[in-house]
Amino acid sequence: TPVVVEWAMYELAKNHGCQESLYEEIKSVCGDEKVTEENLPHMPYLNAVFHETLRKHSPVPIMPLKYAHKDTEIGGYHIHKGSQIAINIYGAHRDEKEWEDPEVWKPERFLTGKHQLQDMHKTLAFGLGRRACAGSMQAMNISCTAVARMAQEFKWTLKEGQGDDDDTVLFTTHKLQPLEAYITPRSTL
Ligand code: HEM
Repeated sequence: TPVVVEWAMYELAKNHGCQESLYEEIKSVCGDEKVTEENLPHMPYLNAVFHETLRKHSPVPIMPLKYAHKDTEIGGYHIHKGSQIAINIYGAHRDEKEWEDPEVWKPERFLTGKHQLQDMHKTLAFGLGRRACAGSMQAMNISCTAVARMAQEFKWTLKEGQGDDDDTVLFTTHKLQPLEAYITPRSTL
């Protein structure tokens, strides 16, 4: 969960247009009140920021291994009994056949009406089916509230030289270089 929050703040600090769209949504939904979980169902742009960050910076890049207990066929592929299968989430999320300009972080791609706000599986980030992430709702509530509060209080700008820094470390795609940004209280702008 902290991984997706850090990447979301990185992308918002890098993309000021998106950051302003989010800030406008926060203002129109919450006015002068602090964002709370109760506001989240009314914030489609924040939801799109969350899912687009999961797409481009999936915290779990490879699905935990699945074991075939019997011969089976999935999507035209024959899987022999005893095989272990690892799904490449990172690759699927950057597949040009599925996503226009996959390297570009663009929350608007989730605002086309094709996706339901409450759908937790707009991407493969939480897995699918019986073993899908049991904490996806909690992860979304915590991440979205944290991102919204940080965007509500401050305007974020990346520190010089941080602009093209997608490198990751460890299995859960932590940012290799921790996010460094200038934050300006919105109350002073
Ligand atoms: C953005 C944050 C998170 C991401 C991207 C994420 C992603 C995933 C993925 C990809 C799986 C494997 C799904 C599969 O094998 O098909 C998984 C499993 C799981 N996750 Fe998460 N997760 C997140 C946060 C959380 C949180 C906050 C909790 C607990 C509060 C949680 C609890 C679990 C559990 C219990 C499983 C195992 C489910 C099972 O095997 O039945 N996750 N998660």
